[in-house]
Amino acid sequence: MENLNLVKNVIVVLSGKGGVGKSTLSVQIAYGLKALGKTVGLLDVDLCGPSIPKLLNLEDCTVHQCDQGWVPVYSSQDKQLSVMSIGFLLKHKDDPVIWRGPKKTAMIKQFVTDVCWGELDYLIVDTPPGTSDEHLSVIENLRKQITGAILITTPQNVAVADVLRELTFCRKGSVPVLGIVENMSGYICQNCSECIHVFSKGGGEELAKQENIPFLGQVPLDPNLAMCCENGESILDALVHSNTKDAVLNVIENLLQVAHN
Ligand SMILES: Nc1ncnc2c1ncn2[C@@H]1O[C@H](COP(=O)(O)OP(=O)(O)OP(=O)(O)O)[C@@H](O)[C@H]1O
Ligand code: SF4
Repeated sequence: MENLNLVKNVIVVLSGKGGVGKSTLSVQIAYGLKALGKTVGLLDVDLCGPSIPKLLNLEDCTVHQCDQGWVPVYSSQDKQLSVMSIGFLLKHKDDPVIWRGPKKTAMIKQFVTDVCWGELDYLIVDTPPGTSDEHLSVIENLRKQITGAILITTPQNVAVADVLRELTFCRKGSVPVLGIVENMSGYICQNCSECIHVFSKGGGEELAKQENIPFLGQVPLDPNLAMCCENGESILDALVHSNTKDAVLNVIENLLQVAHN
């Protein structure tokens, strides 16, 4: 665990359902924390669907070994954002990873113990959807280091019900819940920038109130955010004036209020 000695906060990003924007927000939060002067690590434990390398435009990178373990990939020369994903270990980036539980568990243990993160203010852990072997391994191996979890949901009731399951998982595993983020909360019209609520609104906020946990904010469904991810960019750098950019910043600022060691 020596490789984690200098990591001040570990934040696990969870969602009950797939495709709700967990990886998108993990990346944008990591970029945002970096922009605020923090040193950040991003660990992708979605072993069967690693999307982090693509979202950071680091698809062609590979990790190297040093005496202490693996040297993560850095997103820029200043080394303020370091990244680890199984995507960096695959011979061909489109190779499928078809592993059973024990192999996944061993890989995650290696990710936790063998990556030389160095000094980090925040280590963000992006997980697959649901509560599976990967989540249990993260909790088992990082129990002492985890600051807490953030739960990503969309406003629809089904997604919110899935978050309830994640909440129970956190409580059973004694992982503090730092808050809920409601993603895809309304659609930003590309003609007039008006926010249109296609689905029901405020489910995540309502749930946070009901469960007495912090609500970290809403992020709208915005093609500009999807475009930033396609290009591996931070929305904070890519756009000058945008409600979505302000919404992402608001989530990060709220997160900083609740997660700081
Ligand atoms: N707020 C948003 N605005 C526009 N597009 C978004 C937004 N959030 C996510 N997306 C898009 O939705 C898709 C799914 O997002 P993402 O891969 O981050 O979800 P996920 O929850 O990590 O998925 P998985 O369960 O597969 O890991 C991506 O194409 C992403 O660009
Ligand atoms: S919100 Fe206004 S500008 Fe945008 S599509 Fe609808 S009518 Fe057109």
